[in-house]
Amino acid sequence: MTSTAIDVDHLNLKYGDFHAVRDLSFQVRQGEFYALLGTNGAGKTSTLEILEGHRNPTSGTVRVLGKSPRDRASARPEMGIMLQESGFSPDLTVKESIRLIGSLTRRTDRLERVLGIVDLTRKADTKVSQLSGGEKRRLDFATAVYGSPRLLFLDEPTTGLDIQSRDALWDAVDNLREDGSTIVLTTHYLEEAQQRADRIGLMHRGTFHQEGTVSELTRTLPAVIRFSLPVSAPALPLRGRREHDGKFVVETHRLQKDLHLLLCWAQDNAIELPDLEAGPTRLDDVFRAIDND
Ligand SMILES: Nc1ncnc2c1ncn2[C@@H]1O[C@H](COP(=O)(O)OP(=O)(O)OP(=O)(O)O)[C@@H](O)[C@H]1O
Repeated sequence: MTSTAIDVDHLNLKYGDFHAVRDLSFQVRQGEFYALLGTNGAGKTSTLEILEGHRNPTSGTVRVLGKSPRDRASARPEMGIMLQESGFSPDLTVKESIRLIGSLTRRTDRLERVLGIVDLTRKADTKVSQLSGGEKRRLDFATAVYGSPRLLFLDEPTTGLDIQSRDALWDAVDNLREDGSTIVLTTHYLEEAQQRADRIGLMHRGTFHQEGTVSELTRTLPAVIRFSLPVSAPALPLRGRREHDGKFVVETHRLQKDLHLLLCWAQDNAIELPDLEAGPTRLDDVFRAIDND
């Protein structure tokens, strides 16, 4: 068995004259949680569509679990795919739709188990047309987890889901990971990727702007300390700037040291910092640093 789940080598995709994916190469290891992130129009969905076997590349090679994704008969049963929008027929019930997933993917599972994972047991006999937006999204997730596939593609999986549904979705993903499944996620909710991804491929204009672990991506940017200060406060021991909401912001590459300095200063001057926040650089800041010219 290969230890590489996905191997993308010099991938290019053109829509007519428009070069949507440019010379993209990357690998995803088996069992890895890989997040393909990027700016709008960066080429994430186009890349996913090629990996899922829905689209042919213009050039380059793609292997998924050691196979060509275009070889649908052998590749499809091992891939769980949650698209941005599914094509469930509005006239089918939830139960009928989930059964259909079984025949389309040629995986087997128990209906009750899948209904339980996506919390649609009470809606089993409801027609798809009568589901709410979040319930439809949970039914989409059923297509990905049905039969516990070795590889899961999740395209914006939590859009429109309430917090309980999001937690339940990530619990189900965690269970699959514990069993060794590989996860490929695209999302614009960067904190979800920051919390979970082993590695991130950050796309911009058809190619990687950066690739690496969260700490590799955020390493060059400063951490941030935020707090409010009473106007009467004595001079700060740190260089900072006041923001429009009145908060002070300190950017630092020495988070622990500067935080210690600030807390000692507050203690010595009997100053309360009730809304103090301190944390490492967030992926949001990495995105903001992308040159959009
Ligand atoms: N069928 C198509 N024909 C022509 N151009 C297309 C087609 N599909 C996508 N594109 C263009 O290719 C580029 C990449 O699109 P893609 O959907 O892959 O981006 P994305 O990274 O998923 O973006 P988003 O975050 O906005 O969903 C975009 O500029 C888009 O306009």
